[in-house]
Amino acid sequence: MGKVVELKHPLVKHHLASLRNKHTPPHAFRDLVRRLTLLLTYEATAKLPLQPVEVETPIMKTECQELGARVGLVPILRAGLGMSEAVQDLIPQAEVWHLGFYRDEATLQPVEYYQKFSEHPPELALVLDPMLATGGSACEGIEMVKRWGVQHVSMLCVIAAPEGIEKVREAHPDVDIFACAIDDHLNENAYIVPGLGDAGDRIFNTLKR
Ligand SMILES: O=P(O)(O)OC[C@H]1O[C@H](OP(=O)(O)OP(=O)(O)O)[C@H](O)[C@@H]1O
Ligand SMILES: O=c1cc[nH]c(=O)[nH]1
Ligand SMILES: [Mg+2]
Repeated sequence: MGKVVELKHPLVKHHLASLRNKHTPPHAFRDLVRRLTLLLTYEATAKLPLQPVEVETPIMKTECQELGARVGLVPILRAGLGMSEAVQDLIPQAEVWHLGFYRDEATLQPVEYYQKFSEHPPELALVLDPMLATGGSACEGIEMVKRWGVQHVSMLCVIAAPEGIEKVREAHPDVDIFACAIDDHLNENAYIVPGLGDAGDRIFNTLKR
């Protein structure tokens, strides 16, 4: 069974407080998503496989270690884009493969509108989406990543609802889920409570006025 990890680090809690604040403007919101993603990535990549590599320092040759698997990042558009550059900062060689979904407001079902996968799937994929609400988008995204041929999938989100976690665990029991916070519940519009509102709109400054 995959694990569910909620980050407990004080810096995560500190940045989440500003992220949730409705007065935080988009440029600050983006910075906060970025900082939280760095902390999330540190945790989610703790078990990445390594392979030996010989390196010549100015003093002598020495045995070091480097990542031993191809890592793919799969941001779920749009909001997942707010996370992918931060992960790339820590794993510069990671491949980035995009998946476009929006959640239909009436049915709450994910609607796919973009997919960019190659013929050669990476061994390991990190699916990125700041919000795991009903879990519909995550389940569909993970399903597509697995069908593509990826063996190991982890889901990274900033805020997860218990309902979404349960849905992902039922459909994909092998997948590890990492979240900066697991919130209380979903409201009648399937928004996370207390949450932060619509992550995509806050990242891209497209809130309805
Ligand atoms: O768990 P679910 O109930 O499927 O909801 C979560 C999805 O909803 C949001 O995307 P949205 O549809 O708002 O698209 P956007 O990223 O373009 O704003 C969010 O970024 C997730 O992809
Ligand atoms: O709370 C939520 C739920 C879905 N999508 C969001 O961006 N926020
Ligand atoms: Mg949105």
